[in-house]
Amino acid sequence: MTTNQLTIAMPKGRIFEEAYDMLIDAGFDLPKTMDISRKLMLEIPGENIRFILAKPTDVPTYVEHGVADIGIAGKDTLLEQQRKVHELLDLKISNCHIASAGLPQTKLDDIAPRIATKYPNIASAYYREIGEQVEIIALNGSIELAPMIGLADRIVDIVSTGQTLKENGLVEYDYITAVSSRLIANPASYRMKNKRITDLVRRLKKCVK
Ligand SMILES: Nc1ncnc2c1ncn2[C@@H]1O[C@H](COP(=O)(O)OP(=O)(O)OP(=O)(O)O)[C@@H](O)[C@H]1O
Ligand SMILES: O=P(O)(O)OC[C@H]1O[C@H](OP(=O)(O)OP(=O)(O)O)[C@H](O)[C@@H]1O
Repeated sequence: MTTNQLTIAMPKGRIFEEAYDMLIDAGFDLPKTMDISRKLMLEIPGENIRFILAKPTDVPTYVEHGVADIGIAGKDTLLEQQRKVHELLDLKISNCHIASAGLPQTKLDDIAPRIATKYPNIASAYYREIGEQVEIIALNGSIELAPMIGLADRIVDIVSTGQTLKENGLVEYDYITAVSSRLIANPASYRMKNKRITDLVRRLKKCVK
């Protein structure tokens, strides 16, 4: 590995496609099979760049620890994890928002209403801010099930098209915050590889729609 090589943590999953298209737009010569290959580390000849393909929620961990110089992560993940990384650019991809939702025409229980979420920190901060004392129930997925089966009064989750809420008979109550994917950097890498990183930001900035 050459010292000036940039390691980029790229999220697998739903951000991947839009992030890949943006990098191609910015002139990076990436292999067409990058998404279907099972390879988790990829060198890009000619660019002195190495990609690591990570689970989206792990991207800030790689960047904070400096094993990746930069990475792409959802603002939801960044707000939830509060890692020590620099946020360099809003890529304006994978746009969605975080909201509270529940069964229609239901009020929050008076005593410690239960909130199911994969974002315990964001949910706690939100309910603290609006002065509601709640019990947070942490789940890892299929959050919309929780009000349907009586596990929680509300969920705090991502809403994009609203289809998942609709198909499960839930309605949105509060819009909590907007979410899009961000380019993040390790603070030491940002200092040591500043020219390379600012050059990459400049190239990507031109492709933000
Ligand atoms: N329905 C959605 N529409 C648009 N963007 C979304 C949606 N759901 C999540 N996102 C954004 O995409 C990011 C990655 O989500 P994705 O579902 O690929 O990974 P994940 O949450 O780690 O799930 P998994 O456990 O399935 O890998 C989220 O952090 C968020 O910023
Ligand atoms: O408003 P929509 O366009 O319907 O998108 C919202 C859904 O997408 C995400 O779920 P995901 O597909 O990642 O599944 P999981 O979190 O339940 O595993 C999110 O947690 C919502 O359930």
